[in-house]
Amino acid sequence: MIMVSPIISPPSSSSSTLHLHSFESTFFFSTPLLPQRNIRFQSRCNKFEKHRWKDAVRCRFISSNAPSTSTSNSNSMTLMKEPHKYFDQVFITVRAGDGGHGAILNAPNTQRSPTKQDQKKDKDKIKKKSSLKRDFDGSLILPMGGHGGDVVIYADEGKDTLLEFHNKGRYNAKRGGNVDAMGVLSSLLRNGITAPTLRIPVPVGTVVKNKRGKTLADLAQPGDEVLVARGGQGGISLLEVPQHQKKRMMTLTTNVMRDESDKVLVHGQPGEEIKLELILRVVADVGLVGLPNAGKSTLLAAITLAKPDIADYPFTTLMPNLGRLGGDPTLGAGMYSSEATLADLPGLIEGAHLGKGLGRNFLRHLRRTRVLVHVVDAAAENPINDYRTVREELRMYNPEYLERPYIVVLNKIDLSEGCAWIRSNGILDPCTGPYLLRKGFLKFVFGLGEAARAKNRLSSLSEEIMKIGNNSTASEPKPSPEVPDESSSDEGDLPEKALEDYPPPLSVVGVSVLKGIKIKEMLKEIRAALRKCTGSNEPSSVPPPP
Ligand SMILES: Nc1nc2c(ncn2[C@@H]2O[C@H](COP(=O)(O)OP(=O)(O)OP(=O)(O)O)[C@@H](O)[C@H]2O)c(=O)[nH]1
Repeated sequence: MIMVSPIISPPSSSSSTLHLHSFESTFFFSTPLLPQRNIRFQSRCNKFEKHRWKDAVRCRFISSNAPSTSTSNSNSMTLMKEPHKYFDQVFITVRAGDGGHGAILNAPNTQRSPTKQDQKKDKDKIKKKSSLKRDFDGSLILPMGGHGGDVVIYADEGKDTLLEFHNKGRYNAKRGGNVDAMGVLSSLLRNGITAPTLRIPVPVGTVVKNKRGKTLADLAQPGDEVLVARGGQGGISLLEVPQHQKKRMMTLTTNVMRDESDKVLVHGQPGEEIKLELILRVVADVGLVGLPNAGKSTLLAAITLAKPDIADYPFTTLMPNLGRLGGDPTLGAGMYSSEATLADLPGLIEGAHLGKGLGRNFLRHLRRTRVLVHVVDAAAENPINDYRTVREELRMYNPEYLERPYIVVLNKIDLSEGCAWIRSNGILDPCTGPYLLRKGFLKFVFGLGEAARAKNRLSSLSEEIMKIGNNSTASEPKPSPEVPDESSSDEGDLPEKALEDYPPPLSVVGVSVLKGIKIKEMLKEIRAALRKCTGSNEPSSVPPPP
């Protein structure tokens, strides 16, 4: 714990973003000096008054990991709201380098001089002149300014998010080198140095758009790249010769300066500047969708090595987590071909297609998936309603999502099957169980009844879910998802088909991903769905975007 006595700068200060968390005591701020750590800045003053900003206040810093002493205060107020940083969408400006400048050069004097000494000098000069670079037709080639650096954006597997672009939104390539001339044309003159290309790495799956929303590139594969801004051309060099020599020199080169206005040709061209929108769409074979808290992250952690945040509150997941599904051992040597990538998307809520709960940002990540796994909390009050809500959101955002093969996972059956009741009552505990059994025999019997009822509930849930779908459309699952133009859904092109008109799920499985109940069955269904959507036994990689 560090004791400091800083002068608190007012909230308008540009150097720091400051949140007043509580009226009474806690302030949050982030400062460029300590960018990696959230520092909770706790003042001892009990009341916050505007004029006090000018005063020195004794404060203490505590690490953000340390338990807060005053977080319970509900009377909190945010003085300056930090803008939400979308990890998957950002605007940047890139500028290619300007071209380097050429030079205005004096031609070597080739006129005969009267003295012998001067004649010798002239010979040397002519020799030098003859070593000047010449074109195939014998005309002189004069040095040029260096080309400005281009800007290229490329897909790099090492990058996960676009967050870093929020810290740096402008990228400038270097300018080309000038012709390093002291004024006299000589064979030593070289072109200006060409500036290196500025290469900006972005995560695989990034879509690059220009300011008007036109897609410039979809960097779906590692190493894909796009030239977004061209560097400026270098300026040319001009020969400045006395009037009487002009005619003769013009036979040697076209770059003879005619008048003052020619000087602009010496300047390098400016590099292109462009404002770009970068949008990340995760590249995954399977997308996990569902309401918040349905257990999507737990599912991902159960079947892959991914370690997503799991907590008992909605919106634990704020950015898609990716996990790699191992190969199916039953395929023998071909098991690796059945590997797939799973994306756990943040929970969707009603109105997600309109952007509620950042829904549109999350929904866009489904574009590249081939199979959807719809996770439903079977222990919820109305799982069918929850299921319909998410399906409806998918339909409103992009009806094509509903055409994709999908399976429904009814999660938390450990709760819905009444096990929770039995466990929570200690019946299975070897010490307390017998006592409780004797004491609460009736209660136990009631619990078994509950379990049986819940089991029935599961099968009736499955039936109901299967009914929400038109089997005639399900016979031919689409082999690969088309990636429609984002604008089609953005324009609110609402479909007329109802949920019932879209295919039903390929299967409905009841599982408890937390307790590991029926995980194998679920994996089998996911793999079967992957196979089905490619029409082969070996699920291929993600289809290339159009
Ligand atoms: N009893 C039980 N609890 C579960 C099961 N699966 C998940 N949970 C719990 O449900 C809560 C939410 O789980 P998450 O995996 O974070 O849910 P999520 O759908 O990813 O939630 P968001 O991140 O908000 O979208 C956690 O407390 C889990 O422990 C299950 O099978 N049984």
